[in-house]
Amino acid sequence: MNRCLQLTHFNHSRDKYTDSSKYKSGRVAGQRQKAIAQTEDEGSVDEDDGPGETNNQAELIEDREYDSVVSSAMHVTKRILNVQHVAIIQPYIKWGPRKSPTKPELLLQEAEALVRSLPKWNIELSMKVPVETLDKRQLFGTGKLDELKGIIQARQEAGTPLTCVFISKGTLSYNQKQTLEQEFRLPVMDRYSVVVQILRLHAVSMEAKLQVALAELPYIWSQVKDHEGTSKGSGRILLSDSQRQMLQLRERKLRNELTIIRSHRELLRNRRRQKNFPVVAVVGYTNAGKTSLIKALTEEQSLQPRDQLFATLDVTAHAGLLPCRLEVLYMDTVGFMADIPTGLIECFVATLEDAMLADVIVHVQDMAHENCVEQRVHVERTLATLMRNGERSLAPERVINVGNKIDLVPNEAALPQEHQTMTPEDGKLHLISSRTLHGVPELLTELERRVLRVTGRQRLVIRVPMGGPEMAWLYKNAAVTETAADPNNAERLLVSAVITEAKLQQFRHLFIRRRG
Ligand SMILES: Nc1nc2c(ncn2[C@@H]2O[C@H](COP(=O)(O)OP(=O)(O)OP(=O)(O)O)[C@@H](O)[C@H]2O)c(=O)[nH]1
Ligand SMILES: [Mg+2]
Repeated sequence: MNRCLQLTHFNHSRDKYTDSSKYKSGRVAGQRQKAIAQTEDEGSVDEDDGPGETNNQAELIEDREYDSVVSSAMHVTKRILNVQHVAIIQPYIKWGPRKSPTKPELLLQEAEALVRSLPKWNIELSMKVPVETLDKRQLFGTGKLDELKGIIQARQEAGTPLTCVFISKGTLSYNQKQTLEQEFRLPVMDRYSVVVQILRLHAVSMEAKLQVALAELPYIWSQVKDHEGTSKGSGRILLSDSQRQMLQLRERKLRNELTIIRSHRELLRNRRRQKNFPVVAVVGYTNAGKTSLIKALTEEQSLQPRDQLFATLDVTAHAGLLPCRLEVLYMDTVGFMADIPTGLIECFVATLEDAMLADVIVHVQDMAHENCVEQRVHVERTLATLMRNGERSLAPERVINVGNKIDLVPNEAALPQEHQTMTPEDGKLHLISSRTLHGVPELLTELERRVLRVTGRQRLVIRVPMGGPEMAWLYKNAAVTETAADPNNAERLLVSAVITEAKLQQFRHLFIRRRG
C-alpha cells in the first residue's frame, strides 16, 4: 500500500467514527484531519462494534421521578438554566489551623468563575465573609447573618430581585441549607450543586452524562443522612421508601451502564495500543488552556476553547503531526479543580486514568492566573494519586510542564519565583501562548524528543530498492515520513522513517541479512 492509499484509508475510517455535528475538520499536513471522540477514537479500527445509546441510558437521563428528588435536594433542575440573579457569598476562616491556604479573594474569584460558566446566570452581589468555623448550623455568627440578610433584603427592594444565593463552600449540610434558606427566603446552593449544574450543561457524550448523574447521588444521600442525624423524633422524612428504592435502583443501573461503556473503552484502548500511535495526554487545572493548546498543536479549527470552568468533560483524541511527521494522538481531558468534594470528581477519574496511560503527559498551567502555583501543586498531587492507583508510574521524562497564556504576562520577571527557578530536572517550564503561538514550535520539538525517547522510536533514513518488498514493509510497520530518489543510485529510494527498535531489528533480520 503506498502512502497516499494508507492515509486515505486512515481518514476514511476516521470519518466513520467522527460525530461531525460536534467536530468539524481542520488541516494537518495537507490532509483533512478530524477530531475523534475518545470512545470512538480508533479511526483505523475497522469493525464498528461500539455500544450505541440504549433505552436504559436514555431513561436514566430523562427520569421525572428522579428529577423531582434532585430538584428538592440540590435545586438542580432544567429550569435553573434559565436566567438567574445570584448573590455569591464566600465564607472563609480567618484564623487557626482550618484556615484555607488560598486567599479569600482568590476563592471568591473562583466562585465567580463557576457562576460565569453558566450562561444565563448573572452575578448581582459578591461578598467574602469571615466565619469562625464552617460547621455552624447557621454558618455565620448572628450579627453577620443579620447584616447579610439586610444586604439581600435591600437588594430585593432595589434593583433586580435575586433568585438564589450561592454559598461557596464544598457541601452545605442539610441543616445549614434549610436554616439559610429560611433566613434569606431564597434557594441556597453550594459548590457541589453549582458544579453539578455546570457538569450537566457541558456533558456531551452518554458516558459523561451518566457520570454526572452518578455524581449527584452521594450528595442526595448525604443530605438525607444529615437530616436523619439531627431531626430524630421530629417525624419528618426527607425521602419516602419508594424514593429511596428508586435511588438505590438508579445507582445500580448507572453503574451497570457505565461498566458497559468502560469495557468498550478498554477494548478501544487495547486496539489503539496495537495500532501503536504514540499518545500525548494534555492535563491541567480547569481553564488553563488544554483545549486551546491542542488546537494550536493540531491546527484543528473545530476545537472550541471556552472561558468556562469544566468546558471539556469528555476525553477526546485529536490527531496531530510532530515535526518529523510522525502522527500522534493528543488527548484532551477534564480539568482539575481544588475544593471539589471527592465524591463529585471520583466519577470522572476513570476517564483520567485512561489518559494517564499516555506515553507523554503535558501539564498545562495558566501563567496569568494569580493562583497558578497552587493550581500546579493541586494537579501534581492529584496526578500522583491517580498514578498510584494506575498501571504506569509518573516518571519525570514522561511529563512536560507548559506555562500557557504567557501573552498575558507583562514580563517573565513578574512570574512567581517558583516558576522562574524550575530547572530541567524538576520539569523545566515551557513558556508558550496558545493564542499567539509564541513558543509552540519549540514545544513541538521537545514533544517530539520525548515521544521518540519514551516510545523507543528513532528517526532514520533507509536506502531501499525501488519497488521492492522493503517499502511495503516499512509503510506497514513504521511511520514513513518522506521518500526521495537516491542521487547516487537510480534504482534506490531514500526512505525517512520513524521506527521502534524492535521493528528495526525485524527489518534488519528480514531484509539486510538476507541481502548480505
Ligand atoms: N490570552 C490567552 N488566552 C488563552 C490562552 N490559552 C487559552 N486561553 C483562553 O483561556 C480560556 C480557556 O481555554 P480552554 O482551552 O477552553 O481551557 P481548558 O483548560 O481546556 O478548560 P476546561 O476544559 O474548562 O478545563 C479560553 O477563553 C481561551 O481562549 C493563551 O495562551 N492566551
Ligand atoms: Mg477544555
